[in-house]
Amino acid sequence: MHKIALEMKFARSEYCPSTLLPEEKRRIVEVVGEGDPEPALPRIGHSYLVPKQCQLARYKPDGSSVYVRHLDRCNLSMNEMGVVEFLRASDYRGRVVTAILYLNKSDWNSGGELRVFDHHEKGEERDEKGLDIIPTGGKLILFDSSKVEHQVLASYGDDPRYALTCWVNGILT
Ligand SMILES: O=C(O)CCC(=O)C(=O)O
Ligand SMILES: [Fe+2]
Repeated sequence: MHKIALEMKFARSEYCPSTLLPEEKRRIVEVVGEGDPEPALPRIGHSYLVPKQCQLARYKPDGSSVYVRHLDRCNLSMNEMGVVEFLRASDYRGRVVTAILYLNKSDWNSGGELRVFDHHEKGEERDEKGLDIIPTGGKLILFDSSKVEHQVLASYGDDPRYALTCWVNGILT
């Protein structure tokens, strides 16, 4: 298990998540950490951009809201996608780290698991089993946006499932 921390360069008062920040204010100055081996991403000693915006998602608890298996970062080339789709996906190309904070009850037990799959290189066998993570309120999940395929399973019960997601973009150093 790796321990990492992201340290902000700018003063807290300057940070307003609801506005679009100029690039220099979005810079996270340092990634510090410990562990052996060093995590592939985020890399210790490198700087990243904090997100321009977050996504608050609400999934209906009637079993109808799911998110199919996907990667958050689009790795396909223009040839593979076609020009139109390639341009449409430009926002997704810079994503480096996905951070999800669940805003559900702390004793959430109503499905809606995040299923994460082991990374596989092209041509290697895909992980079809995955690992299910219960979206308990207060839980923070961080993963490599370009490598970790994931999906959201259906949830059931009285309360909707809430997830706040931020994507950290692009290596600066
Ligand atoms: O809500 C979750 O657990 C994951 C959502 C997700 O995969 C996404 O918004 O890209
Ligand atoms: Fe995702």
